[in-house]
Amino acid sequence: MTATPAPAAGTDRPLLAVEEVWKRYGDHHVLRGVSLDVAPGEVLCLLGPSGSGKSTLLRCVNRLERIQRGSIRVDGELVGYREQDGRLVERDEADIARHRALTGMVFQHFNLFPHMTVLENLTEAPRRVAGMPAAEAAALAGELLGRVGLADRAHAYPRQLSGGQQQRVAIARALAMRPRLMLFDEPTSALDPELVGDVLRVMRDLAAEGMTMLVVTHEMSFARDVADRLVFMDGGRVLEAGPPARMMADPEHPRTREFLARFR
Ligand SMILES: Nc1ncnc2c1ncn2[C@@H]1O[C@H](COP(=O)(O)OP(=O)(O)OP(=O)(O)O)[C@@H](O)[C@H]1O
Repeated sequence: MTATPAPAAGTDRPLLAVEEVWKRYGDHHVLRGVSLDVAPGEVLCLLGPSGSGKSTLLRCVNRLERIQRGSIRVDGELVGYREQDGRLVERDEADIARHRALTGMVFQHFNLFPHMTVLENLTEAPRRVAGMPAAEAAALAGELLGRVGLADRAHAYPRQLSGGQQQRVAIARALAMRPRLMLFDEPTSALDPELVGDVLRVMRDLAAEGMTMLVVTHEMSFARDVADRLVFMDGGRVLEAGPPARMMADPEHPRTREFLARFR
């Protein structure tokens, strides 16, 4: 890890700043010097072939994985580390849990707690991690379930819901921690086609409300219509980034062109 100075508060700094991040599993280098910024309110879609490192990057931003080199900052603050006397010191678990909540993550397979009701899934982290009083957490959960169209399913268990409903609960659960940044890892790829639209609608609403989002998706309609910028990754590197219209019509890198041709 190398320390890079945080920009002064009050400047127009990115909400997410990923700088020269390297990550390997054993001898396999999965991220090879990835840098990208996401501005406040920006929606950025990460595209790339299977195995290019997209999920790993999201997992590093959410601190589910450690990085070997580089830095990741959310709102200027180092993810997983803090600076002390000019050195980087690893955060403790409680600190990491609080930090993780700043970057709400939505997984491909929902990852709800199966033994908890929808309401309990939503109130668990606000109560346990943020120390929110039970009544306040329940009121917040009710409001969020209304936003994702599931106000009447608060007492259901995940297994009683469709995949699309479970994914909307997962989004509401991430929002319950009032994240600064939402990370979506192929949120619709495990869903039956008829359920995809409801989840994308919730994501479109979030984008329209100004939520900053980093989205791994193969939903090209979302990438084209909602994203402010596309980033193409291959072999653990960012090969190209730009506005969706330009990237889709006229990709600069041959690998981007080859990848996007599949969706024509
Ligand atoms: N925990 C792990 N241990 C070892 N290797 C891993 C681990 N997680 C991911 N990898 C490897 O890292 C590489 C990148 O995986 P990653 O899931 O980040 O790619 P991806 O671009 O998200 O692909 P996909 O679209 O298939 O999800 C792959 O070769 C994968 O096998």
